[in-house]
Amino acid sequence: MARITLDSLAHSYSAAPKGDADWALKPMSLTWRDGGAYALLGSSGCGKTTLLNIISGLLRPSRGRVLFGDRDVTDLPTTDRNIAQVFQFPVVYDTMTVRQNLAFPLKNRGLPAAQIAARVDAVARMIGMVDTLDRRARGLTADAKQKISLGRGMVRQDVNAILFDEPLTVIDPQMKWELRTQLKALHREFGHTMIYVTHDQTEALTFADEVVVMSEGRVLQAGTPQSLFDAPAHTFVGYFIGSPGMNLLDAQVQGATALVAGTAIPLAAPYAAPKGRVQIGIRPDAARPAAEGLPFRLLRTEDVGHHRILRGEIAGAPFNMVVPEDEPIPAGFDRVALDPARIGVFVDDWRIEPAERAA
Ligand SMILES: Nc1ncnc2c1ncn2[C@@H]1O[C@H](COP(=O)(O)OP(=O)(O)OP(=O)(O)O)[C@@H](O)[C@H]1O
Repeated sequence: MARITLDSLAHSYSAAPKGDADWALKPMSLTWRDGGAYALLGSSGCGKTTLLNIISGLLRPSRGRVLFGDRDVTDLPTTDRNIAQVFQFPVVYDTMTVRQNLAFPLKNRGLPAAQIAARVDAVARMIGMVDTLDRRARGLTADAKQKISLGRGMVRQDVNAILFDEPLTVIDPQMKWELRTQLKALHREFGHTMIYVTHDQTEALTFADEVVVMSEGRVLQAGTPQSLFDAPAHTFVGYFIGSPGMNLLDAQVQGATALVAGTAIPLAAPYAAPKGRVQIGIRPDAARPAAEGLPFRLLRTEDVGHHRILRGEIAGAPFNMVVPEDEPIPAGFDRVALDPARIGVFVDDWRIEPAERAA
């Protein structure tokens, strides 16, 4: 296993990149600790696969370096990087049994038979395939085959890292939850450095200790699921993480007050007069129907079990609230109060700190 460092990495598929748009990856530097579980999260086309291919060695970055531990591997081919990969679709040998499939990477490394048997048993247990070990892969469901791929990815203990590229795409929705939980357990038990690419926030947030949120080739924020939720660094992160995402309202901020469509909202701390497009951001669970506050127009209520989502508008912008099911909602309410402690201030989409903290 290894610590992975991405040092001033950037990539363009064009031989002579001109503008920003020609860079599939804009300059980024990240360090991933040995044994950590990381997710690369972002919508289609944001550069996740490009980054994964640079780490695995399928692609040489236009700029920057990749280090495994202290070793510069930027020019090493995939085969010399000692990594395991699990792809979107199962890669299994149909004519082999499940046991033979799982044992394959270990046999290739010439491990003693007893060691292989013990390791295959441990992995089969973790992926819940002990009873099917002697069945041929042919004829198994896509779910089962992908479980074999996951198992194969994890069977070797000596890899520098395991890379997962949207590994649950073919998995039945019910089984997804089970496999996600298993992957987390596998990480805890085996302690590999794992990098998991997905566009699904639930997968990223449940799997990873740290999530790297990407948009348009840029890393917007890397942090724990909690920090992305509590203090998104960018409006995209606020909106992308959470369901529904963070509410964003255009505002003027003066000291410890935000003015939204003519209504003054108290903030928890003063801000130094920000310049640019100023927005306040607040999570749907930090706003409540109230007698005083911002004028709100309710459009519809969705009952989703243990809470309700009130969908509406403030000053023409969409605004959602999440209210626990046991909390009464006043009939005909038309105002919303915001928890000052949970309001973030964003300038040109980036979060800014209050003046006293920034000083
Ligand atoms: N071989 C290539 N040649 C030219 N452009 C490419 C190539 N591969 C990807 N791109 C471009 O690079 C950008 C990032 O693509 P990438 O596949 O890394 O994104 P992604 O986040 O993995 O998306 P998806 O989830 O759809 O795979 C996109 O604009 C894409 O069109």
